[in-house]
Amino acid sequence: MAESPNDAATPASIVDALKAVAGNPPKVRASFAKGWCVRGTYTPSDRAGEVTRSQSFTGPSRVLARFSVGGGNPSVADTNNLVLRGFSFKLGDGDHRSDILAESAPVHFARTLDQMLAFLEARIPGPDGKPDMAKVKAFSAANPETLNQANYVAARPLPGSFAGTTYWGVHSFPATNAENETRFIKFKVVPARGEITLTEDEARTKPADFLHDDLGTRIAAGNVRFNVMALLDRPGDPTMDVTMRWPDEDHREEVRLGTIVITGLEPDQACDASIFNPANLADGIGHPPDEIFAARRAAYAISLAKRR
Ligand code: HEM
Repeated sequence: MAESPNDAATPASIVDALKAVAGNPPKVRASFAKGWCVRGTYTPSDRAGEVTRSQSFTGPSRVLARFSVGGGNPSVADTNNLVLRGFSFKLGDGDHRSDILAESAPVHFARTLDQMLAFLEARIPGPDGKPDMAKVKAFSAANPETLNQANYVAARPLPGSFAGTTYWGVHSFPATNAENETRFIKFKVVPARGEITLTEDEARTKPADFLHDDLGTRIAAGNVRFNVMALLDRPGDPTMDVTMRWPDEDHREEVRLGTIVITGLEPDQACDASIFNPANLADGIGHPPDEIFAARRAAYAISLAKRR
């Protein structure tokens, strides 16, 4: 962790560290570098307005989205079960557009920006191309909450399809409905046809880029569909700590805001020309109050500038 104010983490130092951990590959995203751009539609449920007055969620719209594999290495194998899957989407129209970025774990790997920088710095490879495992171990021992995300991923089988993976927005988002009532929600994006996973034996037979072909096949068959859920808060939930789930989170009351159907693949350029920016949220969904979220707006813009 930062030892003095002079080495306090900034969005720029985090982006540099994300790149360094991956060996500084040029012209790609600092995180979730490998991915595929798609298009689709969003249809609201008739209950969305109970949770939010955001017209991004209460009205139908087209969707631009990107499925991705975690980390800054654009050549990571889809059979790597230590990295996350990502799903980012833009929905809404006109002045009511929102970007939601979600990943296949319900928690982040750091509670503060300084901790995030230290986590990444401990993993920057040395001259032999490998991180110093003693350093990683020592950091983990002193910061046990930074293992929550990796432990969650390691306890689950390998995702067998982007279309069969559950994704979380991780932060606690303040949602305001038409009655002007505000409460915290968490976004959970659930595949309508259930989870698709692979055993270790099945994974061994798959090529490194199998998720792309799988996605194309499933889109052609018309069954790539997700329910966008809002998990509802209870008094006392830890809304400032992104390394923790809410108590009993898997059994929370939840409201289906709407459904996304992915209808086609798009050229990379349609997603690469700009960013999915977590700060783009139309009135009705506010910015999460934690310090990790606050850093994200700048970090994504810095990453975009670096990959141009
Ligand atoms: C805490 C929950 C987080 C989630 C769910 C999340 C999710 C994602 C996803 C899905 C992408 C891929 C975007 C795309 O497909 O274009 C992404 C990219 C990225 N993330 Fe995050 N992220 C999180 C936290 C952070 C934090 C704290 C930082 C840095 C402070 C960060 C930095 C980045 C950067 C630099 C990119 C590449 C942006 C670009 O070049 O367009 N992320 N993130």
